[in-house]
Parts: sequence; C-alpha cells; structure tokens
Amino acid sequence: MEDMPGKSSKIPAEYLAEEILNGFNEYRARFGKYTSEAPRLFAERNWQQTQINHLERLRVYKRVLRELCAGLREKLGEDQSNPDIWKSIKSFYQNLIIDKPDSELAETFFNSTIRKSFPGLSIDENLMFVQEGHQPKELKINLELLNIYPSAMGLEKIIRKILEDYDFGVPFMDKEQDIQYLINSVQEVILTRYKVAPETETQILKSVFYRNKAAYLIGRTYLGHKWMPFIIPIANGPKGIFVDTLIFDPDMMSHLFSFTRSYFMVEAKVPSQVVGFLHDVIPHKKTHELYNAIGFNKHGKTLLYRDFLRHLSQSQDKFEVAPGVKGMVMTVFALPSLNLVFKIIKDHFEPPKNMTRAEVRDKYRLVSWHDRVGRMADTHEFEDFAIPLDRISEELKNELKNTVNSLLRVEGDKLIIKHLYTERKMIPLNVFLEDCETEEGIPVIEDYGRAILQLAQANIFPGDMLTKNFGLTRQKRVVFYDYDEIEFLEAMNFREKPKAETYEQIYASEPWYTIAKNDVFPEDFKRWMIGREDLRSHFIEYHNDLFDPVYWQSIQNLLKAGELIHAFPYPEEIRFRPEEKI
Ligand SMILES: Nc1ncnc2c1ncn2[C@@H]1O[C@H](COP(=O)(O)OP(=O)(O)OP(=O)(O)O)[C@@H](O)[C@H]1O
Repeated sequence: MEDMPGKSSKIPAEYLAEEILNGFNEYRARFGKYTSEAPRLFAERNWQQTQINHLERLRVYKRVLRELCAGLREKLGEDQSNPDIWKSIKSFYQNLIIDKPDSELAETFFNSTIRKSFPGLSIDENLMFVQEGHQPKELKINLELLNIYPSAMGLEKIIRKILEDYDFGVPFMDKEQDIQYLINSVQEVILTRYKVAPETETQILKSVFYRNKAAYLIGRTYLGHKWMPFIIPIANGPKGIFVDTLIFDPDMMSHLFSFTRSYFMVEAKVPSQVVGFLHDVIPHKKTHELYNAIGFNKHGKTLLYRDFLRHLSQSQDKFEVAPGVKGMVMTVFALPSLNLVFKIIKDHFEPPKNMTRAEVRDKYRLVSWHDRVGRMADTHEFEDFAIPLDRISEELKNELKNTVNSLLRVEGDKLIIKHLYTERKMIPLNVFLEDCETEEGIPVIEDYGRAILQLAQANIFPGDMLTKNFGLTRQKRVVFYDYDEIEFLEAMNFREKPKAETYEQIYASEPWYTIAKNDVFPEDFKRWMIGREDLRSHFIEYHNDLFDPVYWQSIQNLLKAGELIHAFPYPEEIRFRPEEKI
C-alpha cells in the first residue's frame, strides 16, 4: 500500500474508505430493492404498499448514513476532524469508485459522510467532492437502454409492438381501443403536420417510470429533421391495464418532472445514462432536477449546489430580502438573478405563531416525504451554507441579524448560515394578483382553489390559505409553499357555523360558541380568500364546494376508507376515456 499522507495510526484510511463504500453499496441495494418492487405493486394495484415503499425509499439514505457515521466516528476517535486523514480516505475512496457506473452518486455519498462525521468541516475540495471527482459523468445516451422501432414498420405495427414489449403482467382492459386511441393521437399531432421519413425511428426507454397509480413510458420519434418527444401514461384500473393518454406537449412533459411532484420509481443502473436521455427529451429541466425526479435527490442537491457556486462566480448582484409579505416564521431571501429562494427558520416567532423550530422542521420534512401532488414545492436542506459577505445587501444583513442571528457566524469573507432550505423561486400569488388584468387573474384564481382541493385529496390541509402563502410557477400553476401550519386533512373538523338565535348571540362581538383547535368553518373562507372585487365573485361561484363543510367531509371520508386519490399530472381533458369507463 502506498504511504498516504497523514495515515491514521489506528485504523488505515484504506479500510475506512472501504467502509464508506460498503455503506454506499448498502444504500444502493436498499434503494434498488424498493424501486424494483414498483412493477409488481403496480400490477397488484397495491397502492398502500406503493406509498409505504415511496416513503421508506426516501428514508434509506439517512438511515444508512447515520449508522455508518456513528461507526466511523467511533473508529476515528480524536482523528474525526483530522484533515490529513480525511484527505487520505478520500484519495483511496476515489480509486475504489473509479469504475462504478454510478460514481457520481458515490461521490455525493462521500460528501454526506464526511459532513456528518467531521465536526466543524468547511467546504474543502481536498476533503470533499465539491466539484465532480475524476471526469464529470457525461450524460451519454446508451442505445441498449432503449427499445427501438423503425418507422418502416408502420404506425399500427409500432404501437402494437410497444404494447407487447411493455408487459405489465396484467391483461389490458381493451387493448384494441388503446391502439386506436394512440394511432389517432399520433395522426392528429404528428402525421397531419410532419412527414415522417421511413428510415427514421421511435425510441422508448426500456425502464418504466412508476409513480402513485401510474406507469409512464418515455420516448421520442425522429421526424427526419428533429426529435419529437412523448410520454405514454399507463394506468391499472379495476378492469385491467389501459393507456390513459399520449403526451406531446413539452410543458406537460416538463410538469411531470416538476419539483412539485414526488420522485419516480425507475430502474437506473447507470443513472447518468437515464438522465442523459431525459435531458434530451425534456430539455427544459436542469440536470439536478432530473436526478431528483428519479429519486437521487441527494445527488440532485450536490448538482444544485454546484450550479449555485457557478452562478455566484458568474454574477454580481446581491442577495436581497424576497419580495412579498415577510413571513412570521421564515426569513426568506433571494438573489434576483437566480431561480431560487433561501428560507431560514426565525429565532423567535411573533404571536399567534407559537411553534418551535423543531416543529417547523418537522413540517418541512413531512412535505418532503409526502406526495406533493404538483401543489407543494420540494425543498433542499443545507447546513453551514456559505455566502460571500460582499454579496449581501445591507437591508438583508440587518434582516438576518434581527431575525436569525443565532444561526449566523462569519468566517473570513463569508457568512455561514447554520441551517436553511432552498426552494424554487416563484411569484407570490398575492404579488401577482395585486396588478394583473382580470382576464389573467381568472385562470390563476381558479387554479388556486384547485390547488387547495388537490392538496385536500392528498390529505393535506394547508392551515393558512392566504394568497401570500402560494406561488405561481413559470407555467402559471399555483403551488403552496408555507408549511408551518400544515395539518393532515383527516385531523381537521369541518363545521358549519351554528346559527345565532338569541339577541346576545346575534350581537355578540366574539363567537358565542366554543371552537376547538382543529375546527374549521369553510364558509369563513369567502371573507378573506380573494380581496379583489373583480375576481372575488367569480372565485366564490367557481369554487362553491370550497365553502361547504360537507364537501370537505366527503374528501375526509374517502381518505378514511383508504382511498388513494390519484392526482393526474396532466389535464383531465386529454385523457382518452372518461373516469366512468375505467
Ligand atoms: N418559493 C418562493 N418563491 C418566492 N417567494 C417566496 C417563496 N417562498 C417564500 N417566499 C416569500 O417569502 C414570504 C414568506 O415565506 P413563507 O410564507 O414561507 O414564510 P412564513 O414565515 O412561513 O409565512 P407565515 O407568516 O405566513 O407563516 C412569502 O410571503 C413570499 O413573499
């Protein structure tokens, strides 16, 4: 063994590097086991277990890491924060993972390990993979990952062959009708507009993407001058498997991979190759978002951080307090040129907020584990996040000092923030509604109500539903981002207001009836949900159900009966069949 600098006198660095690699392999094996069960659970329509597996898979990383790091800390003893030893471990580890098909994930795993084992570590390229190790993993497409259908086969034969190749082990409800629906869609969208040359082809990833109650095939057709990507959603209803629709719209495709959706279960032995294909098919999405979407959210976080560092070095603007109404629980700031916000839990909350910092963190964790149904933003959690002091505006410096001082320290020319969340930057809904035209506002407020109802169907009650707690995405979709008052819908008690009968009751300045902590009176929502006169009446009429306690109770009853309500990540109108035919 080559004599490495600073080799531990007690346990050789080589051994510790192997131990970290074993931890990584353990994580990959356990992650892979949950992923590999997705096709069977889909075939069995076992949605309960699908949900459990989704949650368990999200927990694997931390669980493996916790055990590994406890062992490492014990073995390293006083050497836990000896940079020479870690440098040596990194060097051995780098050699061990060099030929791994998922070495980029293994690097991220190393970073997590050292951050949890080395007290007081600051970002250091010698000790961590701040940038990618050897050679950056090229996002190359491997043709072996694809099923290929030459155009010369003819449309109908291609479609038949696709439905044969992707065998879910369950009979189709009506395969002939599915084939006809698919032919019609292709004719409508492609063949009426483009002439497909016979020497071209259609490619579909062999790996199927599973999420909730659906499976998705992802592919593209070469039209002779450009690729036309598509997604085929497939569902398994009580009468069998069926193709639910065919998606060509790039925005819809992109939304399927949105930061507001849960991660897919998909076999990806070489993640960079699957991401490479997705990158070509959905060019809008950044690489870190695609890694997140296929379940490697820790590596997604690494890439997000690398993007952040690059962005910082290429921009000059200053971090500012985020526009909109300031939070009572979170201090939120942003860099105008960057598509992210940074959220820190305040040191003290003003009444009526009376939760603790730990409780707020629990709520954020709940959201990251829960099905976000396209209506809640995913967050990444960072510890000891460094920002150059000269990039922070004076106003923000004061705001940070006044609200989160206990989490700040200065190291050289950097401000280090002990704990923060990053989240996609959106336009706060209240800001948008302040000066939009009526016609622009109408679809947005309709979507606001829809967002609340879809969250309810996923067993989430936002608690505080004011427009300031929702944001608008690039695609003008309304997304909830204020999690500190979130509750499970099942825990709420939706009530009608008792009718005042006596003189005292009618003229009482305070409610004369008792109100329990989880009581909710939906008819009150009318008073404060939408302030603008020109939008208010439309909202109240359009979302009449929102103000009816019986409607909320009916959603609770469905949830109590164990119903997993599937939130379709595409509009109802594009589905091939109405719900009653399924
Ligand atoms: N993802 C985001 N994109 C853009 N702005 C955001 C985002 N998240 C938060 N903000 C801004 O920061 C403000 C405070 O954020 P947030 O609602 O999460 O804090 P809070 O302290 O939980 O709020 P509250 O006082 O309602 O509990 C928002 O009103 C909005 O203006």
